[in-house]
Amino acid sequence: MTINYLEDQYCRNSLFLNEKYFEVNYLPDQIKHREQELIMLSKIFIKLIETPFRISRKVMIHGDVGIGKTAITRTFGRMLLLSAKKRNIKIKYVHINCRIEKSNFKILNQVLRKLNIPVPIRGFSPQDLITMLQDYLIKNEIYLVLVLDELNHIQNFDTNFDIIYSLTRMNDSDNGKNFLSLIVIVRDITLLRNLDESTISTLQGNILTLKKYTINQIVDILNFRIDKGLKKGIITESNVHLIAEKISDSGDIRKGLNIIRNAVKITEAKDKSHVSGNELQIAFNNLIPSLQDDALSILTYHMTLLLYVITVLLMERKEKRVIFSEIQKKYEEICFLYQETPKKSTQIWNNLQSLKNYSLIKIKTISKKVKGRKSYCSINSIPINILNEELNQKIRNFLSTR
Ligand SMILES: Nc1ncnc2c1ncn2[C@@H]1O[C@H](COP(=O)(O)OP(=O)(O)OP(=O)(O)O)[C@@H](O)[C@H]1O
Repeated sequence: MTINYLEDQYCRNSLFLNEKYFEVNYLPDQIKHREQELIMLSKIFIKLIETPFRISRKVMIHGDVGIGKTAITRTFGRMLLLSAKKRNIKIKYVHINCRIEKSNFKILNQVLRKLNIPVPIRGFSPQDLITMLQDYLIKNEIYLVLVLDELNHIQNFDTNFDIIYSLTRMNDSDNGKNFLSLIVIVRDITLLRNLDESTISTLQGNILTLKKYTINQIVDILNFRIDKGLKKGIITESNVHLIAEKISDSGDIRKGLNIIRNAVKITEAKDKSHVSGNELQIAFNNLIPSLQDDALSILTYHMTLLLYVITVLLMERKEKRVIFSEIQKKYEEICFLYQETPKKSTQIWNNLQSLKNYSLIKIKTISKKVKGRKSYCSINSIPINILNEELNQKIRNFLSTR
């Protein structure tokens, strides 16, 4: 019987106190070195608390990858909700990632879901969904602060439905009240050039530009996670400084977190007790582009299982690709092991397509006249063992919260 790699990993003695502190989706209670930006957001939105339903704000936040755009917005969302709750003001905060919900319809659908508004499956246009949203907010006297993160990933900017324009129009209701404020987050403003000019000028009213962190600030931010997530003495201060220097060009904190996590995993795999320059160098060389970009965090549980199964099969067989039927068989075995109902063939195939769309796997279909079509999956340019470890950890996280 095949080794149960999950159980094998589970029994190891970890150098982590809790690996969740290195997950990029983890939102620390303390956002360091972004006080000015948080003060600015508070100044822009204070009227929502002082004179509820009177105003609508549109804000654009932009800056390079991994420098805290999402983190400060979510943190500000927390503050806003706390202040609103204290004064019994009905404000809701909804954060949508447009890299995941790529179309106008999907974005609006997700907004409705997050507000627990029953969503029709099909037959409705984005404008219909906006009307539903508007009706709901007016009827329930709820103010919505909507964040569209990674806005430039919307696929159909150039169609005749401008989601930003339509959302901001929502405030033109008969009773003169406002029900929506919008925060959009982009890396690069020029990517928005397909938007309607008046929409761009609306958004440009309040622009918050995030600067890169200095080396000392990066050290500080990384140390905060290290204190929470690692046992004492696993990584030295000078090594943290080294990481900060290496990533200071981009200022991407996510990269720093990934390097630390990978270096610790490599150290664990070598049964060593602290990270040396050697492990750090390997971790640096192994930085996986897709993982840097946090592609794994958007996977559903079953997509994660599926990708994990592919890594296991590729590692077991030492082959470059694996056929669909074998993936399905192994996936069903793993589901059985974790008392999970496996998805049907069509859904498995759809999940594989999503993995392909996220650039995590490649799929090659070969048509053979006699035996029919065969599809092969491969994982290129990623150290599979590291990916396998990442997925393993994610599955354990899923299992522990079930
Ligand atoms: N000032 C900070 N204090 C603590 N953690 C931070 C800070 N800035 C960034 N981080 C952490 O770095 C990681 C990346 O940050 P975040 O996702 O906010 O970046 P981003 O600018 O939105 O990136 P992207 O453009 O890729 O969406 C997250 O784990 C976040 O918690």
